[in-house]
Amino acid sequence: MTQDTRTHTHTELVVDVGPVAHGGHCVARHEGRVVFVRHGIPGEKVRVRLTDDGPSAKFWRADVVEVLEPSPDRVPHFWDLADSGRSWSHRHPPVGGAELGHISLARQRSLKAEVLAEQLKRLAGVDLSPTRQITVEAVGTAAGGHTAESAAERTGPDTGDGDAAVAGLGWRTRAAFAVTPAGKLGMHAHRSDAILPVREMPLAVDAINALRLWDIDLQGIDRVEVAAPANGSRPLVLLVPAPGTRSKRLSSILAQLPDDVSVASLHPTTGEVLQLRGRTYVQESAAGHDYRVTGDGFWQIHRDGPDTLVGAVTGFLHDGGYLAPGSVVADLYAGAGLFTAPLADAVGVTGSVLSVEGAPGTSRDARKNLHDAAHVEIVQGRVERVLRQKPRNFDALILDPPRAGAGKAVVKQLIDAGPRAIAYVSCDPASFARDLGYFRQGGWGMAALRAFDLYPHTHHMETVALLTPQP
Ligand SMILES: C[S@@+](CC[C@H](N)C(=O)[O-])C[C@H]1O[C@@H](n2cnc3c(N)ncnc32)[C@H](O)[C@@H]1O
Repeated sequence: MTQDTRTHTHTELVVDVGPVAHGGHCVARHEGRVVFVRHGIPGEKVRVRLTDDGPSAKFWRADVVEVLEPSPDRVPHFWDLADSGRSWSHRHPPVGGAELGHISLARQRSLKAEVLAEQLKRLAGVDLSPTRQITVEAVGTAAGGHTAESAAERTGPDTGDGDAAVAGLGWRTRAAFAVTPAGKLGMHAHRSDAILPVREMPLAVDAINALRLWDIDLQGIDRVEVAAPANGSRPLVLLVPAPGTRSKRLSSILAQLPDDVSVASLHPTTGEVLQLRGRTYVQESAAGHDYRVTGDGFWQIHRDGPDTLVGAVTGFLHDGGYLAPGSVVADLYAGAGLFTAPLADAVGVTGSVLSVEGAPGTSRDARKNLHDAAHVEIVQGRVERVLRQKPRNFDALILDPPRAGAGKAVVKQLIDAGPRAIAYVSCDPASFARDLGYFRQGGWGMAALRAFDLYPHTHHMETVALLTPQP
């Protein structure tokens, strides 16, 4: 019999907030036990509410409900629903997705840099501190969909960056919502089944907020996903109906949505994207290329993410002499082909690009997006299988796995494939550091690293590393 150690006594304690840890919380201690505290800043004294405090649990979790000694980097949270103090005063946890909104953007980035450095040291045995400091670079010069004025109002005058244009709002071109039992647009409270009604998504581009999905009766729908391309092209609303929802209900929702928006439904079990109105895909652009991305297919969320990452990856490979006309390269975990298209340009018709994507719908998109490039081979399948079937003498590989990383077996396969260099794109510093450790065991090392704040106000970040065999 297993013992459920997760209980919520909601006891309150006063703690000193210690160092930041991976996952969006800081470490505090109470009577020798570790407490992972969300919504604090290292150095603060805070009152917390225990949210996960089983008596035999190795550690507890807690949310800040009152700040007794604030950090100079604390700012008013821009979003009531995600603000821990205000949420708990209404007796519920905050929604996830803006868990660092109480910290100046500059300090958010320095905390992310600390997390990255710590993960590299602990999991990969790489200590960069003696030679250089890791910086997490700010991305984008505009506040995204929000006007500078509205961004300034939301964050107050001092964001730590001194400029409303980098207030870190309005960058999400993708947003996913739950639906409340009353049929209203909602979001899950953090680590809770409770769904709270939402009337704005400040991190999303204006095109998403302009849909005013909160005014719509969404009864019969389990989830709503919205994609609004940064290039201003037609957004797509993807409805995920609850089992048994009738088509009449979907028609009624369709009638409430603006005419110039595509609407589709996602079959909850088959994952099939069914057209309700307009297209079943959105038209994205990056680095001088256009891409179609179907339904819930993967695309970098930050409006400036695609260009930023293409620039970093091709910059590393080009500057190192691994990417030139005639090069043989592969784009692994390729999605709709974000990196495949610029790689195809760089290697030219005398070179070749192998592009591997696992999800069938997204791979079909990649095939359409690259249909006129004869030197590109699009393969749908798992990276581990395709690498076995298509051995080549690669000059370079791009690796952009999902959050879980590539893993030991794939890293071994990549090393065995014998490329001269690998550009590793990662959205998780822990799985990246773990994989880097495997590369180091195989005689490889990290030649260069950049980190980007592609998820402002959340604890997430994106890294791009250049890996090469060590002499
Ligand atoms: C982080 S996304 C990157 C996509 C693309 N590089 C981009 O930036 O738009 C990871 C992609 O890997 C795909 N994927 C996940 N596991 C895979 C596997 N074992 N083999 C191939 N593709 C996989 C996912 O479907 C997803 O499209």
